[in-house]
Amino acid sequence: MGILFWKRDKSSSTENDPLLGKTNQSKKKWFRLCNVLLLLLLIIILFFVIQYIFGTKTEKKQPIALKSLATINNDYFKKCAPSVTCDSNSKYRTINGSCNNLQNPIWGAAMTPFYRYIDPEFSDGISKFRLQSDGSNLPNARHLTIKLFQNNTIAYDWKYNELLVPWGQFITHDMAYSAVNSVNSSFPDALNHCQDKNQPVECEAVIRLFPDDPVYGKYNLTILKFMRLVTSANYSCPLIPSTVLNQNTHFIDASNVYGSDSETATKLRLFKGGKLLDQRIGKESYCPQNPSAIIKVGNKTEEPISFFAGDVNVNQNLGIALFQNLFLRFHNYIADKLQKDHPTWTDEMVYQETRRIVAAVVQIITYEQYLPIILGEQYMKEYGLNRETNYDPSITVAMAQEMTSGAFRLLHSMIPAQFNYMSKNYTTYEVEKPSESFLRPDTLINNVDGFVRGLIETPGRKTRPEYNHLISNIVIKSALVNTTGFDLQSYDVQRGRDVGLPPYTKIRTLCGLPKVKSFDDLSDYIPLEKIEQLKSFYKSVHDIDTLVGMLLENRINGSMVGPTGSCIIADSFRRIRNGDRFFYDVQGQPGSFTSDQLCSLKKISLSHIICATSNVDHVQMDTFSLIDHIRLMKLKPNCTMYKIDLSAW
Ligand code: HEM
Ligand SMILES: [Ca+2]
Repeated sequence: MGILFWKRDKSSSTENDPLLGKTNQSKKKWFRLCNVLLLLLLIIILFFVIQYIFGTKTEKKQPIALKSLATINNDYFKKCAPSVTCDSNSKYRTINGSCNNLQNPIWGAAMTPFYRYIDPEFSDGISKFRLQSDGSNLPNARHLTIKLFQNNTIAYDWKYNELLVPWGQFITHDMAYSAVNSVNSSFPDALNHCQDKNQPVECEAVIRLFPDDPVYGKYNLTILKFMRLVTSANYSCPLIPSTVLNQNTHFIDASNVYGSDSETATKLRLFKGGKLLDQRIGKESYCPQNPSAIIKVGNKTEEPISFFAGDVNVNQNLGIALFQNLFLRFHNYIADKLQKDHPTWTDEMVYQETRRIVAAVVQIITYEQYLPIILGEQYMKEYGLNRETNYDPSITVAMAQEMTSGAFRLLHSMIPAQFNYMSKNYTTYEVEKPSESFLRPDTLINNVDGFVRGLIETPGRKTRPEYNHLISNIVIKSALVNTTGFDLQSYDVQRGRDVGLPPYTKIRTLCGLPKVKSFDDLSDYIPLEKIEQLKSFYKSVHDIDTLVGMLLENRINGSMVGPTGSCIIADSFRRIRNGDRFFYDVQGQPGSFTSDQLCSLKKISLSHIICATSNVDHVQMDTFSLIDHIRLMKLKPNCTMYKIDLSAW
């Protein structure tokens, strides 16, 4: 339209015609001004169109994507935080994560509180479970599993393999560990008295079972022995509201391999050649045996396979046990290489340099290979996760409570009902159910290669509201505990209440989704039939548990979880990256890698790790992709192709 103003008919030009007088002259000026303004407008529009097309518009959204209303319980820092002195020139991270942020040296360290996007909600303001808006109890968590999350069909994700599960759990155990007062295998005796008239206080949080429970009813079980988390009060630091401490370092620093405290780190080292301690079984190397795992059953002593590693949950299931073992082997592989290339380096130098490389590799795999699959391209872009690290010491760096007790658990729905062990010719020779190998990783011995092949070759489970029915209906029968039950989905809902997660509607608004006033307003992201069911469980839309709401959200923008879950996960990964002074690509720090070293590191993928630590001979380049080994063998290069080049060291 503006162009029209520029078109001037020369024959009717009025420029030098005195007869037309002043009015026409000023009209002409006005026209010119209009033209300039329109051109400016055009340029502005064009600028925004280009920004939109090339994605800078989404980056702009980043700071407003998530507004946090609260941070860490500051009383912790005022009353209980230890004072630390730092060596600002150190090239290496401390074991417990302190001294990363030099102004706030305990940010991100082990044994510090989780971050809070929103203040916790407890009915007494201190620690009691949140209540519904009419003062009644929240719906029974097991009841929600049975009624709201019942779907026994299996849906595979034919694009990705099962490796996504152990990797997700591996980095979880790097970033967080919230301890309960006792491990699952040895519940306190008090919990056997939850049916008594005068119940012990521990019974407050247990999940009551209905007599007609489809699984536990058959075993006459009356409760699931849920226990509350250890809080700062257990460490002589009583705080209001009650505050959970992360027992691992919050950073992705491979603390699950090395430990989050000096005592554990020392116990894990060989103190020779920079290596970690291992145990040899046959010709293979495994994590050392945990000496405290020896158990007495009657007069007999049993020594089940129970590994010792940097994270205490190493034995929880076969997948995590596998990755802990692969990374022990990877550390020793790199240490061997470095020591060979640098015979004069001391044990300490080799250990620290290897640790630095291993942490960088875990970060690279997480941000380059894993997160783009989980979150999809758009969230990666919006939260700046697809670019180089933008180190900012003002970021409070910590895992969020809403992440560890909420959003990241959405991926529990990917846990498969079975793990397959596969031979070299890709036939399954054994099947293990994660629900039956809980805390018993025995079958991993002499089966590492078979298990890796099985994980690479089996399609992953699609994320969805329901966890697989086996992991939601575990029956544990062991010599140590009377028969007892464990339902991961109910536990996750109950855990949200234990740590006082605010209700779903608050978290959703924080993530920029429209405010809701009634159940029906949820229909933008939650299917109608689920909304109807929610109405029967919750008194008000503002009572819905965060995890429940997030599980029911439709997946959008190529993410594997709904918009609220994606926002919490993406912001958490942004925070622990941009707030980490030692993140692998941060420059200008004493611990920064040289550009040649960075170049070598960036070439390392999970396939390199698998090839360096197992006898598997072919692995696809996109390690998490499901590749048909018969039709697409071309896409599975031989392991000799996956070289790790440390010549820059
Ligand atoms: C076979 C696979 C897995 C099993 C059997 C498993 C089981 C468990 C169990 C029993 C808990 C403690 C529940 C509680 O008492 O609160 C837990 C916590 C958790 N899980 Fe998983 N999980 C698996 C995989 C994953 C994956 C793939 C992810 C994420 C990608 C994940 C994320 C988490 C998180 C964030 C926590 C809380 C961590 C903490 O604060 O200590 N898990 N899981
Ligand atoms: Ca860590």
